[in-house]
Amino acid sequence: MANVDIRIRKVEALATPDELYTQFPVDEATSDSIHQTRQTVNDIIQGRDRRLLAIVGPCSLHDPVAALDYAKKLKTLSRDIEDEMFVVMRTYFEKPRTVGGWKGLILDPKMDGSYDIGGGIALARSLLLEIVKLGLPVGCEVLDPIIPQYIDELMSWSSIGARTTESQIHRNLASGLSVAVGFKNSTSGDLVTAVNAIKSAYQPASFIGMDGKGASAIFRTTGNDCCHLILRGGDQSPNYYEDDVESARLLLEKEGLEPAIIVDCSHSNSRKNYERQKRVLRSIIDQVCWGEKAIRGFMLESNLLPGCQKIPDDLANLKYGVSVTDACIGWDETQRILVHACELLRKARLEGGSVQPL
Ligand SMILES: O=C[C@H](O)[C@H](O)COP(=O)(O)O
Ligand SMILES: C=C(OP(=O)(O)O)C(=O)O
Repeated sequence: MANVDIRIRKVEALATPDELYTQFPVDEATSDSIHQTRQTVNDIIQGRDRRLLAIVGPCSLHDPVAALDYAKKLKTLSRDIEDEMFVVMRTYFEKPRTVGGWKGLILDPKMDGSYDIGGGIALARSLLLEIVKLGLPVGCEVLDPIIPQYIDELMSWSSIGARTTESQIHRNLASGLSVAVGFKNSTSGDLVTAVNAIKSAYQPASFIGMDGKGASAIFRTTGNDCCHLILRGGDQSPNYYEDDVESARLLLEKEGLEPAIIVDCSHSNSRKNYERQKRVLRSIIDQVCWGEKAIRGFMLESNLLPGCQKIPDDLANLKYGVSVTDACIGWDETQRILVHACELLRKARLEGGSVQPL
């Protein structure tokens, strides 16, 4: 075996998905509630529920206490706006980096480069469980193809990021995920990769993975009919404007796909300036009020407090409730703009279904 694994420094044992299921089991009531919230998400994506899917939460979760604190506030708010929006908390544990940086709580829960993945995966599952037990559905980006085995059961929505939408591995994975999957347009702004991804994930696939007992296995999927497009803007410009949404809708329709679009208010749509997220949201709400039926929801990067912080060498200096990845809007702003957006939607509905453009 002299020529094997020459660049592998060490191989360590990791708990199997089944072991974590036993350690952090989902009770029947929670499981029923997840079944229900998944169905609601699917109904919105497929146009059977007219409400907007609001995927709202931190860019990444790094502090379970702050995450739960945030989740409780979001749950309360979600009840006040449920007539117009169905809220799913953004619970992102895996961060795809442009070059390098902290890769999220699952890979590096101690945020010190020690990569205690066993601890991270257990922490993510237990935190997700606490959040869903509040009755708040959660959505994650799926990056590593094995990780869904540990947490898929708890999610109500998921996304494939701009950097991985073109990857066959991720398209195959999406074809077998239990939830609706949003594919982001590429970082360059290209939509075709995401549209191809939706078509690809619709098909059944076969691939190699790891089963609940940790054994290599062949997975054969049914295909996923709840995939959709996420407009996140591109290197050159945002793509949330009316003409962009219309072009995206026409492209989906031309391909015979459900015209289901989620607009990401952050990333290149906000030109990475968190303060601009509210103008993206305002534009989306206007478009919906003017009758654009393809917009099925939006994503908002929001945290307890606004902005972001670098991970300090001494973690005792971490500020509570502030993002360690992309800058987010704070809770007060989140609450204000979501409540206002709902008021606008209600008003438009009262005035006759939808407001007509000038
Ligand atoms: O959403 C988070 C980031 O935009 C994404 O992970 C890329 O981050 P980076 O460009 O800072 O690496
Ligand atoms: C990484 C993300 O987005 P994107 O893939 O659009 O860059 C994200 O939403 O956290």
